[in-house]
Amino acid sequence: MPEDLMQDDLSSTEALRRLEQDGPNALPVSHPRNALHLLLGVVFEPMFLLLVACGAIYLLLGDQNEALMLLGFVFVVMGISFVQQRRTERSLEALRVLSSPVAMVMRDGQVAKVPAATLVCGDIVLIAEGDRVPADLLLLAATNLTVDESMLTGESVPVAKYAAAPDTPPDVAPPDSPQAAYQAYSGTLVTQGTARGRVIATGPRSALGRIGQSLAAIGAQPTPVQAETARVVKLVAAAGLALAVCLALFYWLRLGDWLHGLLAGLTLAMAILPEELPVVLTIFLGLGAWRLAREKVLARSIPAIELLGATTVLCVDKTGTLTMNRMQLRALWCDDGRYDTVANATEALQEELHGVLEYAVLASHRRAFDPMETAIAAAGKQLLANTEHLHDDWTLVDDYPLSPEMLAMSRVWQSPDHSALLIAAKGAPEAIMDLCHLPPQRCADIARQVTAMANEGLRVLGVARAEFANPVANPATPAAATGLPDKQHDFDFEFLGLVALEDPVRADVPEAIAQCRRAGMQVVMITGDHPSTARSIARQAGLTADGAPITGTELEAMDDAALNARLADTHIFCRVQPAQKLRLVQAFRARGEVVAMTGDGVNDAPALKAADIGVAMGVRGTDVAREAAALVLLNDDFASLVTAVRHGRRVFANLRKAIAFIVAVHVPIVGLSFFPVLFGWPALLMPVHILFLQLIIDPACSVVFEAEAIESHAMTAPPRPANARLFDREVLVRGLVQGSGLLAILLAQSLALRATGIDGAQERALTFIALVFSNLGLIFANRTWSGLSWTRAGAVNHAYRWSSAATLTLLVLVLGVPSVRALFGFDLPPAPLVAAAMATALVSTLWFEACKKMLNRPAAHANGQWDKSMP
Ligand SMILES: Nc1ncnc2c1ncn2[C@@H]1O[C@H](COP(=O)(O)OP(=O)(O)OP(=O)(O)O)[C@@H](O)[C@H]1O
Ligand SMILES: [Cu+]
Repeated sequence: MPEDLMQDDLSSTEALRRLEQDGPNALPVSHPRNALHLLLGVVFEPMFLLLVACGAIYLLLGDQNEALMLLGFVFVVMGISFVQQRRTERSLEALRVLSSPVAMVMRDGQVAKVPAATLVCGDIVLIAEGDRVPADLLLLAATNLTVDESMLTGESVPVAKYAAAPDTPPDVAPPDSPQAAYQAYSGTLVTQGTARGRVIATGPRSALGRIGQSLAAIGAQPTPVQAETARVVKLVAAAGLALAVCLALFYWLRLGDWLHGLLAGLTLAMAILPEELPVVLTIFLGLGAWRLAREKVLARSIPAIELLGATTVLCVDKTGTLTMNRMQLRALWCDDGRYDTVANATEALQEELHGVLEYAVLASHRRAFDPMETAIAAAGKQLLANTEHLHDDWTLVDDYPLSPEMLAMSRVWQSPDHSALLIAAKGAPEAIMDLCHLPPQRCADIARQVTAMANEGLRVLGVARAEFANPVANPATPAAATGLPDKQHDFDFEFLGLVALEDPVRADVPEAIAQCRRAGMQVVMITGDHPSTARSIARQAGLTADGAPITGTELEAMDDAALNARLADTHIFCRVQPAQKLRLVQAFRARGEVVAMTGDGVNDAPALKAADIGVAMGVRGTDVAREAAALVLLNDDFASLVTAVRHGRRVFANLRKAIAFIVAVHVPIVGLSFFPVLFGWPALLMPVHILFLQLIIDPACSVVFEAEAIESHAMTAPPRPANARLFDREVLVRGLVQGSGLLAILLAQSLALRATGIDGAQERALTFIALVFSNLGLIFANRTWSGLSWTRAGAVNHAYRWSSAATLTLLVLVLGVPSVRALFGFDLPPAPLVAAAMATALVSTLWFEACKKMLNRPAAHANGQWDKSMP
């Protein structure tokens, strides 16, 4: 391949053509669950088993119509399971697409961010620390590149990679061959440095694809709440079964008819089985994730949505999360003067400060990645224009990257008219002073200046220069320079001055932090920056600034007990190394806090994994951070994190309302299938009614709660305890009290009707009508627990209108279509009695509202969702 071709990027039309020819750059995923799986899943559902048993008994009794109808419901159960699974799979798929890797690619002469799946052979891609390599690459340029290839080779020590010679053939070499040093393999992890490479293999043809391994994707593991629900369903089902057996025995012993007894027992079991719960739960969590995505928060793990509402501590980065990460040079300082880009904007930069800016630019990357370096380069271009201090013709010989131990970086240059190499360094002022071996007095002077600038919220960097006699002294082949020392300390640095950069606080951060404070959450800022800068930014953001900051060095010296004692009133951790974040997360968790932690770098991954809720940044964040996180903030903004917490609280509170509703609804269903048998009345509820209620009406109704807006006081109350249960006493009591009242009212209606000598089919229809209307009232009442529902202003819930309309339509169908009416065992009652049944429903709605007054003991659930009297 000729060299110019090696450097050329593709046009987007050519890329599209190749994509069609070669297929996407992705590994084939295992097939989604097939129909047989689905069928097997349904067959073991208890509701299905009950249906089949009932159907069999109807057949034995000779009621073929009933048996056929139940068979119809078998299809409904299967249909619901199917739709639900498809929906879950589709939403997971959507999340997968959103969280799928992206690549920086050169197309049409520009750098663009594209889904990694659309890469084709010949594309030129850029990779940097923290990225997963998106395809097999032949490296065209590499700076300090090291790659972790453990997933290919099992070897966990990162390997160094170098740019290939221009005429290297574009063939994929095996990872253990010598040529591998010039290639980066798909799926491996860049642990350091940056590089540019040409794609030489994609998808199944990559080294990773050939060994047939696929990257771990999001799994559909059950969430804690789902697990709890499954437990409750099982428990209730067992209890129901026991009760059903008792009822069947009772029937048999009293009436001697064991088949009808069995049928009554099965009907009761069906009534008790909380079939709606799992359906409702799936819908709530799935829609919760979808709503979060609309707020630009991607939930990579569904349990995180539940836990969010319980978050007590938010540990956030300063740069980019609280601030905009849009740096601007604000000031330059040296012993002989200071220049302020705002105050002195109309003046030229003083001669004394030219060197400071010149070397700050030289100490930065030419194609800067880091916003600080971009800002320095921009300032250089502006303030040093038409001077001899910009050196586009110099050649980079080597560089010394930043490390956690040495917060400074140096770049070694060869100038065409200078035989010695010139070294430019910039970094944290302490680090630069250290490199310059300055006398204590001078250090103190500089430190005073640093503090003064940092107190204005500026990030301050020191700048230094050094010379190094080039042992080769041949400017034509600078890369041949050898004999450079191993570490920056061995240069003879001369201190030049300071540059100060401004990174404004995001506009919505102060309000978001105030919200956190009202919601009883502690916000902790963790930064690699100087203490004074950190404190000043904290003040601007409205973070509690009292309580001294803890620095990384102090943290290192503290034992766990000492740290624990300081955690409650420390809001700022500064000059912290990413590796120390893990210790902070663990320390907070050991105090029983529920910790959300933001991070973006490779080194943040362990802390993100250890946090209750790891939060990665979608824009700045590396692939590694994203893979370790439970949430991804697609716009990097702290305010979205607070929004996510609000959603978490809303989802949990609404789930509890829905559960109380479901508990309440079950009481009359159970009672109406139980008492008539006991009293020797004709059956009021038959299996078909129960199925109709449980499979269609109640789930449709529960969705109303999902759409319910957050209660106004939910973000002014403290977080719920982390071990708070969804099914606690408050929810159960609320449901049972409301439901028992409803049952009593319905039984009373039945008694009254029987007194008029009405026929059984009409009585059944009227009971059903009253029950369905009462369900609508029950929902209406449970939308809020903290006051009368009709005083809940502005909460026009579309879902309520829709589900009411749908429910009423179904009711009209059941009553209106003669064949369906017959199947349901109904006779059309006279209109005045229908009106009476609706009045009964109104009475029960009043009862539900009255329950609130009774159950709302003062302060017992201050935040409308949480009963603090519970352990
Ligand atoms: N490109 C760079 N050149 C020189 N010094 C740097 C550079 N990047 C960072 N530093 C120095 O290292 C310090 C810590 O940087 P680090 O990247 O850990 O902070 P950060 O993560 O950007 O900040 P935050 O923790 O607030 O997000 C900076 O305050 C600065 O002094
Ligand atoms: Cu100058």
